Amino acid sequence: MKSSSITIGICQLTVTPDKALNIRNAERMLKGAAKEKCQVAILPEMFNCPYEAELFSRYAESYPDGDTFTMLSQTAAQERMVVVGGSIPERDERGNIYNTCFIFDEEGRLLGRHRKIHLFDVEIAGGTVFKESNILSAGQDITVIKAAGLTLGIGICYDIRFPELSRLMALAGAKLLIFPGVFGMTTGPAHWELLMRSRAVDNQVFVAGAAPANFPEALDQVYGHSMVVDPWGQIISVADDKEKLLIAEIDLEILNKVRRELPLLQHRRTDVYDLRQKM
Ligand SMILES: NC(=O)CC(=O)C(=O)O
Repeated sequence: MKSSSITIGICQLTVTPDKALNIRNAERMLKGAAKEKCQVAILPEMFNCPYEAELFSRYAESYPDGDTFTMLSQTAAQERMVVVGGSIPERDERGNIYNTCFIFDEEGRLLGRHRKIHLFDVEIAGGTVFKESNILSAGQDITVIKAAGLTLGIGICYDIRFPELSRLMALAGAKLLIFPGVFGMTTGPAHWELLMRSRAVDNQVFVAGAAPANFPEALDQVYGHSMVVDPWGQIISVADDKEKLLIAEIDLEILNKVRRELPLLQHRRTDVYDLRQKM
């Protein structure tokens, strides 16, 4: 492997109503990623809990107590690998619940935490109806962290639809944007790939989307299709909707080449973008 590159693994796993089973399943797949020599392993959104708003409270944990945190931290330390813990319902000291990604370093220490900023409140005729804000509180912070020799930007699912967030993470130095997400069968086929590739091309960064696997008996069918996109917008690795460990190489030489040849970020006209000038 080149010195400019790292290997990442996305654990596209099945999420069931059994929390203990989900945690064991996540641990098994993280260990699989370590065997494949991944330096960073990524889990999907709500990997310990079915993606149903009314269940979030029952499955929630308060950091640092809880079986999910313990497994994430111990596995990161045992395998000496960065673990991007998808997301779980997190309860804070005031009882608010967030959709939160916890990230652990190779020693099992908490590196960072991203609380989903944009809550998924939609009503699509004949399709998805969801109101996260009935249960969840929104995060207030942008999450950019250094891990495994790389700067990572973390968003959760619906956060990918807001280009401003990805742009700010890229301007803060993120070279790989990671989005754990659960897209369903309404928006998944229409938008999942489009959004991953758009954010990659907009910002000339790698983008990794980590989704749960589908299974035929699930009440709500999910789209799956975890993928990794390079800064040119090419899909370098993609799953179907089955359980899978998806491996990809993140080579910063590719990012540097794209930015050298097509210096998009340098060509921004921030002097023109300020609407107040024209009002
Ligand atoms: N689940 C989400 O947060 C977002 C989603 O499914 C979509 O944007 O579509």
